[in-house]
Formats: sequence, C-alpha cells, structure tokens
Amino acid sequence: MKSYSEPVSLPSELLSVAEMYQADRLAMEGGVSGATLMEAAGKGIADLIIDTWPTGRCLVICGPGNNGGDGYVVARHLTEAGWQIDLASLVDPEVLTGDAALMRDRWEDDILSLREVMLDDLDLVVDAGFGAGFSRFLESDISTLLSRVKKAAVPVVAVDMPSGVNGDTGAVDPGAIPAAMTVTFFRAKPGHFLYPGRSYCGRLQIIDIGIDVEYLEEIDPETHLNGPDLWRDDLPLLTPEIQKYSRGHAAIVGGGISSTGAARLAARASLRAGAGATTIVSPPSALMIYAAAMEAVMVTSIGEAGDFADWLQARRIGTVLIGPGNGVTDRTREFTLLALESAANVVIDADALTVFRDDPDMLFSLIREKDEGEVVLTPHEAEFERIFSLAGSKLERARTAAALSGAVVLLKGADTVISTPDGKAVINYNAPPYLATAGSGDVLAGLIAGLFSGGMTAFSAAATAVWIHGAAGNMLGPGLISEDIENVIPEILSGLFREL
Ligand SMILES: NC(=O)C1=CN([C@@H]2O[C@H](COP(=O)(O)OP(=O)(O)OC[C@H]3O[C@@H](n4cnc5c(N)ncnc54)[C@H](OP(=O)(O)O)[C@@H]3O)[C@@H](O)[C@H]2O)[C@@H](O)CC1
Ligand SMILES: Nc1ncnc2c1ncn2[C@@H]1O[C@H](COP(=O)(O)OP(=O)(O)O)[C@@H](O)[C@H]1O
Ligand SMILES: [K+]
Repeated sequence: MKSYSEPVSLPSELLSVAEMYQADRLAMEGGVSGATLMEAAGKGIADLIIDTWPTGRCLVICGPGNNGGDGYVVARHLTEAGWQIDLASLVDPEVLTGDAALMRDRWEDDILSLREVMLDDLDLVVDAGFGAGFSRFLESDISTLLSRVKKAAVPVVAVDMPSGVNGDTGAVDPGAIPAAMTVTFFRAKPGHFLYPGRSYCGRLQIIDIGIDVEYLEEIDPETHLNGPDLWRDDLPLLTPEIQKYSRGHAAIVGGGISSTGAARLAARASLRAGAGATTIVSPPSALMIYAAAMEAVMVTSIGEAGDFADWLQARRIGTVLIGPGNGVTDRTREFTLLALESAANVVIDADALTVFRDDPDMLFSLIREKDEGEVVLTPHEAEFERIFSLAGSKLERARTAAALSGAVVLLKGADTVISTPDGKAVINYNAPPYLATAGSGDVLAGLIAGLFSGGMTAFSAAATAVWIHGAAGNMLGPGLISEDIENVIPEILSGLFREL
C-alpha cells in the first residue's frame, strides 16, 4: 500500500471575484499601485514559465481588461529572457484603458489581430484573454482561436483563470480550453476548485504579487478550501479519564433485511472515527443479520417509533445517523422526526432525505426548531435536487440550502461543498474518483457520526470526515471498495494527531 501524501498544500482562503477586487483596492489604498501589482503579476508568471519550459516560441493572447494587461507584462519579460513572442489582441488595442493601456504602451513589439495569428511551431500559449472579469459568453472569433490552439496541442498557461471559466462558480463557456497551468494571484478563487472549472485549470499556482496577507482579516473570506488547518484543533482528544460512553454513543438507524450493508459500513466507520460506542437500530425482522455481522458495533431491535424516542433518551445517544439503506418508508420518516426532536445531533442521509421530497419544509422547520444538537444533511446531487431544487453554482446551492434548512449541508461529489446556515463554506479538493463506488457515501455518513459523537461541531465533523474520506481514497487508489475505507482510517487519524 502506498502511504498517503497530502495533495499540495495551498492557502485555505478562497476569494470570490468581488473579494479579489477588494484585496486589490486595499492594496492600492495601502500605497501599492495597480501598475505595480500588474508588473508583479506578469513578472511572476514569466518567471514560472521560464522555470518550467525551455526557452522557445510563445503566443500571448491579450484581452480587453487587466487580464490582458498582465499578458503584455508576461510578453515583455519572456522577450527579455530570450523567448520569441507573438502577441495577439482579442480587441482593438486602442480600447484598453488604465493599467492595461500602460502595459500595452510598454510593449514595444507588434500586436497581431486574431486573423494574423499563426500557430505553427509554437511551444507555449499564454492565455491572458479574460480572468476575473469574464462575464457573458466568449464571442465566436475568440472561441475559434481557442479551438485552433487546442487543436495545435500546445501547452497553455492561463493567467488567473482560463478564459471563459467563471471565477466564482466554476462554470465554463463552451469555447474555453484547458490549460496545462493556471497562475493566480494572492489567493485562489472558488472557480479553480469547483467543477467543471477545476478540470480546465491544470496545475494551479498561486503567486504573491505584493498584496499584504493582513488584508484577509478585513476581507474575512466566506469560502475556504477544506484541509486540516481548519479543524485540526477541534479533533476529539482522548484523556485518561474517558470511558467509552463519554467518548460519545452514536446510533445508526439500519434498514430492513435486504439492505443491511449500508448501516453496517456506516457503523464501523463511526467507531473508527472515534465514537466510543456505536449501536445499529435494527427493525426486528433484520436483527439476526446485524447481530451475526457485527462485533464491536452493538445492535438493538426497535420496531415502534415511540420506543425509539425512549431508547435515544435512555441510552443518552449523542448522535443519530439515519438514512443509509433505510428505505423511503414511514418508519424512516417517523424515526427522522423523532431523532430531530431528541437532544442528539443528527446526520440525515440518503433515504431519510428522499422521504421528505413532498414536504421538505416540514423537515426544515423541525431542524430550525431543534433546541439541542446540530444537524448535518448529506445529499448527493439527486437527493439534493429532490428536497431543494435550487439553481446556481454548487457553492451557491449548498449555501442557500443551509440557510433554508438551518442545517449544515454537505453536497457530495468530486468537489464536495459544505456550508453552514450563515454561509461559511468549504470546498473539498482531495477526493479521488475511486470514491465513486457503492457504499462510499455510507462510510462518509458514518465518519461524520463518529466525529460528531466525539464532540466536534457539525461543520468541523462534516469537513473532517470528507477530508479523511478523500485521504482514504488516495491511499487505497484503484480497486478501492467501500469496505476498505475503514482500514486506513487509523493511519490517517494518526497522521492528523501527530500534527497536533
Ligand atoms: N489583485 C487583483 O485582482 C489583480 C488582478 N489582475 C488581473 O486583472 C484581472 C481582472 O481584470 P478585469 O477586471 O479588467 O477583468 P478581465 O478578466 O481582464 O476582463 C475584463 C474585460 O473583459 C470584458 N469582457 C468580459 N467578458 C467578456 C466577454 N464574454 N466577451 C467580451 N468581453 C468581455 C469586460 O468588458 P465588460 O464586461 O466590462 O463590458 C472588460 O473589458 C485578473 O483576472 C488578473 O489577471 C492583475 O493585473 C494584478 C492584480
Ligand atoms: N468522481 C468523484 N470523485 C471524488 N469523489 C466522489 C466522486 N463521485 C462520488 N464521490 C464521493 O463518493 C461518495 C458517494 O456517496 P453516495 O453518492 O452517497 O454513494 P452511496 O450511496 O453508494 O454510498 C461521496 O462522498 C462522494 O463525494
Ligand atoms: K486568462
């Protein structure tokens, strides 16, 4: 087994386009001119190119705004370093204003029109067409040029964002083409990590252009990249006085006789993640199956909803996970409502989400009225659509859903987004596609329940679980099945605790 190495570690703050302009403004108010920032941006990109590719011939495509301005600076520095540069403008260069016009004037060589661009014998293309200011759609002459670049199979370095990728949403214009490397400034943007944008960025590099990190305090970014720095200090620490129940007792509601696997996967993950005790609540008909299959996980049989409420209280259950393999049934619905009425934290997944498709407001009002305990909803896209049906980017949808429901919402996928009701959100980026396998969501839900039981907040438990899940995916790699995930959790946790 290869040992796990964390994907490249990046600063956790992600700036929306508006927050990036705010950073720009703060820097200028602090005495760093826009032209100085643009010079630093262009020089930084040129230096990276010089470090990465042998000197050769490069086409620099410049747009109408400051992204284009950066392109003129890159072109100048590459020329000085001995590169042969063709520079093409997407617009009449005379329309440029401000710092971009200044950089155009500092460029002493030819400016080609789109019609004049030749793509033969190129070693590199710098895409300085549109960055943070991209809106609307790519005009057809621009798309045509980009598609010619793609066909020529020349590596592309994108300035800030590949042209046509939206920095806030990760939405991609049909004319956009993928970059080999994207170089952004100060901090990354959500669009670098939300799909499909993420797959157009290639290797992401973040460079310092002289914006003071202290401005982040004033900007107070709403979105972060998920990673241990956000929640490492909240991990449940063990002390000599603890006993199993003080580490937290999680209840996993199990499904009927033909679908017991989901709860079993979740229950074992819950124990691995640190719940001191985990009990599967089985319908009476399936008790024998659960009892025969589980060792450390306990099993209890509860048929009536009323008995479930009494049991939660009597056993002082700290966290309930409901939904995996439960079936879209009255039992699932009633047990979910009772879990929400109890003092426990509740993780609502899979069928326990779908069962509210006809009256999600009822679910949301119970969540909002809950006195004690927090709630996490863990839908995949289809489950999300059933109960929220919202438009917008994944980030916007998760935020709105959290605000609407009053729960922490974890919207799954390759770019899982987790949001609190007040809009604090993380985007996860360490999850490999090996995790797209039956049962892996059940394991994730169990991890959340285990961390929640250990005393983490809903948001930290969800973010930690998703990250551990991704780390497990990377460690196991090809051939991963959901049963494997729990086996690597001790090693991942040990790594996290070593860093404390
Ligand atoms: N700290 C920082 O932030 C720093 C940022 N820097 C750089 O600034 C970049 C942001 O610059 P920016 O605001 O000028 O935006 P940019 O991406 O050049 O596009 C704006 C122009 O494109 C036009 N336009 C838009 N969509 C269009 C379309 N579909 N089709 C046609 N036109 C379209 C738009 O027109 P409008 O929408 O206003 O009509 C406007 O004219 C950023 O990505 C980074 O590279 C660095 O210099 C250093 C410091
Ligand atoms: N392409 C992908 N890349 C990374 N992670 C993925 C991908 N597809 C799915 N996942 C993750 O795998 C898990 C699947 O969960 P879910 O859809 O509930 O499946 P199941 O119900 O079979 O357990 C989620 O954590 C999801 O984020
Ligand atoms: K660009």
